[in-house]
Amino acid sequence: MTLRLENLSQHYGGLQVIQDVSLEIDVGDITGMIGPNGAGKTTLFSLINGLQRPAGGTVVLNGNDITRMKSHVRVRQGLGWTFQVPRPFSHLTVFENLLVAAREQPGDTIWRNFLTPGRVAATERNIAAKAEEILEFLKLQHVRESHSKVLSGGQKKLLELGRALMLDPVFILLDEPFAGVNPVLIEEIGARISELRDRGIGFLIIEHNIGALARLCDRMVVLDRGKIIGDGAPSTVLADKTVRLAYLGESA
Ligand SMILES: Nc1ncnc2c1ncn2[C@@H]1O[C@H](COP(=O)(O)OP(=O)(O)OP(=O)(O)O)[C@@H](O)[C@H]1O
Repeated sequence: MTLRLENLSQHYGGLQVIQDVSLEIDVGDITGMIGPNGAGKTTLFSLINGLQRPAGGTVVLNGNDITRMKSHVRVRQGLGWTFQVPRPFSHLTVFENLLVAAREQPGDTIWRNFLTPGRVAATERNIAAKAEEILEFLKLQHVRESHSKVLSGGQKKLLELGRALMLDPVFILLDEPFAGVNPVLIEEIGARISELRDRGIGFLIIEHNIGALARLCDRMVVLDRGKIIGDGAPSTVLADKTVRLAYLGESA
């Protein structure tokens, strides 16, 4: 199963932020994406999850051209994502945030709810059971009834991952899962991501914490000024002169 980006481009007014990017990734892997601030990483994510339409090029997931699909339709194709700045509902508890994640999908018809209340009750029970499972998997049971606004940075990132998992994704885009997270929780989040990969869920991860990302990912891609300038095993990519020059600011 693959995600294929073909000649993608995007601009904001006159600013060309993604320039003819072509990339094929195995959606069963953990692929890391690094690049200097403003390189276009978040923009590339928005083109994959449908929050933006590209100026040119196509996005193909498992053979389906999803370039023009709305975001919620992409969710049904197995795509999940989290944001750089976590967006939980701060007035809801951790558990409620998980429940809501399963229900906030636009495009679901409400008519069926009126017609088959028994089925709705069963669905609600399934959602609650899934939320309990995810709480346990992410080791968040002890904050189950806490409002999400009191969580630490790392716990918020875990909750965001949990909210994505509620929608049964096969491939998840993570935007800076380690930003503002203490080192102990970074290891914990990394361990959860690895375990999910072993269960068959792949990831594309943007991250500035290169050390933590390199330990986690199978492959690393480097974006610089809207172009891919490095791609391969993390150790090879990080030793590459062009990458070191562009990203790490080293002289050649
Ligand atoms: N909505 C927007 N309108 C105009 N310019 C934008 C918009 N979003 C991003 N940009 C600009 O596009 C460029 C790429 O931004 P993007 O957020 O994709 O980079 P990034 O690699 O994710 O950066 P960072 O690592 O800092 O998050 C930057 O120069 C940014 O200022």
